[in-house]
Amino acid sequence: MSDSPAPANAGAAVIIVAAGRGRRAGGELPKQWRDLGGRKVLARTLDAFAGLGPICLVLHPDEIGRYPEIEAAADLVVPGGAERALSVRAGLEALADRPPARVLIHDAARPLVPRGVIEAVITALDHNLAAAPGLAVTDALWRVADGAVVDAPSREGLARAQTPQGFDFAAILAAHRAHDGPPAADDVAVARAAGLAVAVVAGHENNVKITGPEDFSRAERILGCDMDVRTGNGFDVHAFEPGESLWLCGVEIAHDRGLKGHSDADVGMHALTDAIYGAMAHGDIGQHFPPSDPQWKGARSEVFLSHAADLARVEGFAITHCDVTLICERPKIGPHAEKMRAELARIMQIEPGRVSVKATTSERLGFPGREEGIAAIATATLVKA
Ligand SMILES: Nc1ccn([C@@H]2O[C@H](COP(=O)(O)OP(=O)(O)OP(=O)(O)O)[C@@H](O)[C@H]2O)c(=O)n1
Ligand SMILES: C[C@](O)(CO)[C@H](O)COP(=O)(O)O
Repeated sequence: MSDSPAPANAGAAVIIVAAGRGRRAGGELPKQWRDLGGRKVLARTLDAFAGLGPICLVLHPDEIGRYPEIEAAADLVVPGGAERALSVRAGLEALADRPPARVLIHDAARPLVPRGVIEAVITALDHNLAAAPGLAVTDALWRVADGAVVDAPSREGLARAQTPQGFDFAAILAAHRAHDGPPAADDVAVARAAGLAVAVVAGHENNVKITGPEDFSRAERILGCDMDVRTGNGFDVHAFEPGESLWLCGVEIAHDRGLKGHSDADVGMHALTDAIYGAMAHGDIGQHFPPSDPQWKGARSEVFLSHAADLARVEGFAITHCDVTLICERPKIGPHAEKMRAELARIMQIEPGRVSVKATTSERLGFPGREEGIAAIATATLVKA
């Protein structure tokens, strides 16, 4: 075991434990896989540690490989154990071959940990072998039995424990290997059992641990404080021309006419693409793919929509909902709507449940009513949290 702290600025690996079953939170999926403000809890937790050092993600053995897009944010994925402490141990052992100087151990269930808390723990490790965030207890404490208060213990000197808990790697690995008592609630308990002093840094009220069902709405409220919600709209029209089929929302439909356009003239996908650009205030489709440029002649509109969706991701936005309305007398859209939703969702890499496609006629009025062309309007909601 080291007897002095790792040198200042030495690298810190991160272990994120996500192998629990989340029984108290309930729900169809363990809490780390559930949606929180449009992104999975675990994706948010991994984001909070991005760029700090190699990330070792500890998952339930049955869940490894189930969400590759989330695992991609980790450098190492290892199977966890039946208790939190065993999952932490699995992560530590996986790092032991090429040991980092320091390690931060964090609950996947604390997705909103502020960067300042993580940095305070790292800084404290410059002068300590172990450091962890804590919060003062501000309410009075009671001991309760049979529904009645039987004692009022002092809250003097008490703190509420949070993660990430940071350690000299060799010290916490040795402490976990030596621990043989009942499973410890956290790594501070393991460290203390091995005689390590643990410095306390300021935790944060936003660093909630999602534990019960009500914690999801609590976390959503916190997210709402600094959530950037954008709505964009798009409108497009394409005229009919002679043909045997047309493209609408990524689906080719046999029809007695086609749609005229520089690209494949997918009017629904164009309106949606413009709605996404609009939400980001990034101009419109013509600005990104000028019709004067011959390379886009006959292009599949999928290229435009995936460009807009990629741009949203790069800027940190999740596309949380979009709604496309096609305005035409014919063809009938209803029989194709489900396939259109699935296709748009695939291209934008979001869940089909977040995509709506519907249609209306214009009561035989105006150019859609005279069957001179098809119009489409779309709305997209983007959220950055
Ligand atoms: N065998 C376990 C148990 C817990 N954890 C992780 O430890 C963190 C804190 O644990 P807790 O909030 O108690 O999560 P669960 O064990 O999933 O919840 P519950 O006790 O309600 O089932 C969570 O990120 C959880 O995924 C783990 O990796 N392996
Ligand atoms: C590690 C921990 O998050 C510190 O607050 C907590 O002890 C783990 O969760 P549990 O609810 O005690 O299992």
